[in-house]
Amino acid sequence: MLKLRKEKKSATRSQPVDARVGTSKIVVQNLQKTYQTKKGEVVAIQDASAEILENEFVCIVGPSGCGKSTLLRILAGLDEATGGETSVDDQPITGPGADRGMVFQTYTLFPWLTVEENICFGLKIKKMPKKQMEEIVGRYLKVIGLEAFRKSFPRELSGGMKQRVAIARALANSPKVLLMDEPFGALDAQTKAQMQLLMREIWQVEKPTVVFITHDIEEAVFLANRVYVMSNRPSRMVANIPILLPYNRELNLKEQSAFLHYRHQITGLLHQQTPGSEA
Ligand SMILES: Nc1ncnc2c1ncn2[C@@H]1O[C@H](COP(=O)(O)OP(=O)(O)OP(=O)(O)O)[C@@H](O)[C@H]1O
Repeated sequence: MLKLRKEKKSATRSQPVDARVGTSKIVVQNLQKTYQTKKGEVVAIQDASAEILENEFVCIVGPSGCGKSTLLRILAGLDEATGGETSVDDQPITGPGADRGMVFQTYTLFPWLTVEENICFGLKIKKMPKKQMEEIVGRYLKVIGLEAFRKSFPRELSGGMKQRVAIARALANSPKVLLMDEPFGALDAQTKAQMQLLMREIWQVEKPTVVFITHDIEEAVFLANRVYVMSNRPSRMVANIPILLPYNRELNLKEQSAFLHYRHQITGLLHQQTPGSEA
């Protein structure tokens, strides 16, 4: 599965981490989102601001219901903010765009298409020449380690395999930004750890700007260059923590003291969030 590791390891082994390199890719300024419901208004996000740099891997954690998915949907252009501003490359977000790929927690593959047809779905829509399309699909099947399953249908795959295909489908379109909403939330612990490793490696090679939502603090610290912590609803960002851990990450990093330090720091920040608090 992890074919990328061997190819890239020597090139990146001694690279240091720099959580703030490059220019702003995504800017969220005083974002506000209020839903109108039968029971009245629900202020999902009160005032959230964030700046995500080009090629950064940013994770967003926060208490359940604090508006993480809402924020991601607004960045994807699937939902509209009720206040504030959001932009990608200085262009206001006004709707979905090919520059942003999405991966959700629930499996969103087309059940009637094979693995390779799912991966090249977006490329077909773009009318990409067949040869180029085959090259891209072949490359991503290799990256996700599912070459032997190219003709399989989603129903024949495990949850982890389906998520690997969903990630490959998103990456095949070469999005500059990858928006991921708890993509490994439904996986068992072992598959989840393998997916984290794969995701980090894919990022090191492809370098998309990633915004990754998760409940799992350990996952956030393992994957990210920076972690944003959101408060309880009505929410805002309460912390923005650069994760200065090695560039190449192995699973045993999770047991090391620097890793545990970040984990405890973020856990502490989340525990400070009492229901209804704006702290
Ligand atoms: N379409 C909607 N209509 C009304 N309220 C909504 C809608 N979508 C979300 N909400 C409310 O907005 C708040 C934030 O929801 P959201 O799903 O963004 O939170 P979350 O942080 O992603 O939660 P979780 O971690 O549990 O997935 C919640 O109170 C939710 O009930």
